[in-house]
Amino acid sequence: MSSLEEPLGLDKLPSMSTVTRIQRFSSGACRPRHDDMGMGNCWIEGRTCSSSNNCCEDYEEYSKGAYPWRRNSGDVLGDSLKSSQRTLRLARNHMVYGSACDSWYFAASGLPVVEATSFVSPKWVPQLADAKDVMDAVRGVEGARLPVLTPNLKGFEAAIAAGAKEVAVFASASESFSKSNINCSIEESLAHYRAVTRAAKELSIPVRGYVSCVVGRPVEGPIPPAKVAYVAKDLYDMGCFEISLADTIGVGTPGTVVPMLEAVMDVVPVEKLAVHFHDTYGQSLPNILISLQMGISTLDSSIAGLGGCPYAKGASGNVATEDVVYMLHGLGVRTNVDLAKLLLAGDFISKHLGRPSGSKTAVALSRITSDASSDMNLC
Ligand SMILES: CC(C)(COP(=O)([O-])OP(=O)([O-])OC[C@H]1O[C@@H](n2cnc3c(N)ncnc32)[C@H](O)[C@@H]1OP(=O)([O-])[O-])[C@@H](O)C(=O)NCCC(=O)NCCSC(=O)C[C@@](C)(O)CC(=O)[O-]
Repeated sequence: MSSLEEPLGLDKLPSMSTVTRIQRFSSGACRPRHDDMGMGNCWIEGRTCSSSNNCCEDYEEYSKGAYPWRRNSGDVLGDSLKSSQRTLRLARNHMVYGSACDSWYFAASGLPVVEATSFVSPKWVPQLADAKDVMDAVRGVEGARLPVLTPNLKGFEAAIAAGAKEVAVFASASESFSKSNINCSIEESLAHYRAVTRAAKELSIPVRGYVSCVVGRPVEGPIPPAKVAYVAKDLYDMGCFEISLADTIGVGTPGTVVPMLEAVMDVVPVEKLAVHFHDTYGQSLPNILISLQMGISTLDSSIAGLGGCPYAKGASGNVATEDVVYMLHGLGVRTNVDLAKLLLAGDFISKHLGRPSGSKTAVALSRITSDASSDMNLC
């Protein structure tokens, strides 16, 4: 049924062809200005460089030239995403093994989109055989869209019969992943999805498109950005309203994510793109930050960092929603998400599954809370 995969070894990591450009972000000569470090301010500030080194001028030039989307050099995200000027469309909370209860919690915390379940073959993924029951249970959830994954027309029809109002199809930029995940080639999958988008159009059902393995894959190694762009454009052209670019095994770094995004942005409007990072190598937040800088404003994440994919063995779950929200609020981006409620949701599901939260923010804040309560007990 599937191939068993291991995460990429160091020798197979994608090449860092853009590393020289990215290095400028990390140059120690660009120091944060103290009064620029609070909420809503940014610390990549070329003009306030305290060093005689000219890296900041390079950065300035680089921002305007190689990064035309950075309209304001003094703003880490650019004006378009600055606090209160625009609400970021955070976050599609991707829950591969979600439950009805999770959906209630997430919707209550202000997340605009919660992926509810998947109408896939129960022979392939027995854990998702209860998709219809989940849909019955979330019927009354208000305030969030609840899309479901559909790998083919059969899944689409079952989803609609169960009351789904939005669906998502999932293609891949890797032939081997396409084969192990959905048992067909990339071209065959696109043909299936054309049938799904046609059927969906007749019912006015919005379809989201995923592209998996946008950076690398153990079997093929690095995935060429042009291949990702090809699949993304095809999904967009067939009618997907949004394309989510997924680093399924979590090997991407800003060095490999930037050229991939550049290639896709050449063929799909940036406002139609989302990013979906798995945190296998701890690179999700830098990858999200660079994606925001490039103008992407829809982020996929997963409460408590849960999830993963049965056909990407060894890869960890998505970046934790709590950590993304914490970073965005630190950047001064308004998300409409209530972090406290999100933490409750993460705590609930982690306890329910009997595993520690994969969110660093949740762990840190729970430590502070328990330290504070033991201090009070001592008093
Ligand atoms: C695509 C298939 C169905 C092809 O599976 P197949 O075996 O090639 O399908 P088939 O058309 O030959 O049908 C085989 C049997 O499955 C049934 N069947 C066929 N389709 C369905 C359906 N939709 N729902 C329920 N049943 C279905 C069909 O009726 C038949 O039943 P039988 O006649 O033997 O009793 C299978 O490979 C499959 O279900 N794969 C899904 C695997 C999966 O869920 N993967 C994780 C999804 S998340 C993801 O991919 C990545 C993402 C989105 O998270 C982003 C990232 O990359 O990080």
